[in-house]
Amino acid sequence: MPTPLPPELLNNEPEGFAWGVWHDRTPKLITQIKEAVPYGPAQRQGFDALEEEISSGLMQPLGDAAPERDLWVSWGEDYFGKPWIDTPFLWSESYFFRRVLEVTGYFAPGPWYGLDPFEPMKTAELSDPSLEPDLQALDSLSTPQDKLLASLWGNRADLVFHVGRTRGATHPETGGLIIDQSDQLWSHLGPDARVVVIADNAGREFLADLVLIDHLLGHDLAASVTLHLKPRPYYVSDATTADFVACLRRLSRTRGAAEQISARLRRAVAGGSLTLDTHDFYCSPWDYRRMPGDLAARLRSATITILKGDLNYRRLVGDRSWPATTDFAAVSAYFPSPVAALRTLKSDVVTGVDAATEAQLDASGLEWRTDGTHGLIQVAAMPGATGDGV
Ligand SMILES: O=P(O)(O)OC[C@@]1(O)O[C@H](CO)[C@@H](O)[C@@H]1O
Repeated sequence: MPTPLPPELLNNEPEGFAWGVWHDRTPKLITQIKEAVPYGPAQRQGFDALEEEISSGLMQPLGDAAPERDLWVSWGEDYFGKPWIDTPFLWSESYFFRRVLEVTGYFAPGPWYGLDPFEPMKTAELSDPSLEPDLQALDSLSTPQDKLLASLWGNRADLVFHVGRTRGATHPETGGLIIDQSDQLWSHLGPDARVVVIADNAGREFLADLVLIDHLLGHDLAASVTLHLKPRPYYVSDATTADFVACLRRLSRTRGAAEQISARLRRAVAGGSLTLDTHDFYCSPWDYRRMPGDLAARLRSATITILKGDLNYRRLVGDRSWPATTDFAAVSAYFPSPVAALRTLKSDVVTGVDAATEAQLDASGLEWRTDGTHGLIQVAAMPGATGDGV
């Protein structure tokens, strides 16, 4: 019996997480892009118009010449002409990032074609001197569980999360792993396992993911790993193929374990045990219940799919007002393969929390669902139905 779906999370709840994203983070992000990339007047005016549309106008469709305009028009027929604040959080944020690419000229033939507007921020993270000691510490990061946890907590470091925040403003010591089903994850791994990793952020998080992937391939925990990346820039720091290349380069610049991992991963790609994949659906505004059949077919052959990060979690369970005690395995049962979510909590949605833990966290006074100090490893091992298609 499928679990009935509660309402989608909208942007218009002043107490909700999305409210702060639109009122605080988004204007700061637009300013940050304008400062980081030397765009000309047309793009700057485009950003100003987008900011005004979001704060006080009505949601507009893509421009006439935009690729996939008709698709977005059909996807957004319930939302265009409404204030952004009255639309679903997941849908509107995805559309926002699509609009950012339109403003910058990412899709238009010409000098700005294909330029990642978030590249300066991603590069700054990889060039941050504080990364060097962390990469040197890989020499002593030995246990598989250490690497799994590094990949999980790496998700705390995404760049969207840092827009409008001071680094270090949270207190990790007051957070922790509220659900740990890592035993179930490990039990799916072995010499014959075909592992899919649906990546999240570039930078620190992705470096940690690559360390984990190297471990799986090198220790008979996976026969193959397929790394699913975003087809284009998205949610500021989401990893694309260019970011994969940049991260391998960054690893290779630190002597010791880091450069060895980089070399092994290059060999794995060359030899075919590590492959890259992508799909347009990853930049669509839908949760994974609307996954198209061709993507579902690719995932169905996985022994397990590891889903990284907060956004992938929202798309897995649905960006909906689930009670925190909702059964995670039941709501994820539709997914085409067994699935493991490695996620730092950075938005309102959470499932699978027992009632006592929820009460304790609520009583702590912390913004535990959204402040990035708490994490979870959840596994749903019931392969479910096929994708229905967008
Ligand atoms: O997927 P990620 O990188 O872990 O998180 C993405 C995220 O930071 O972006 C949104 C805010 O813009 C939130 O939903 C979520 O916290």
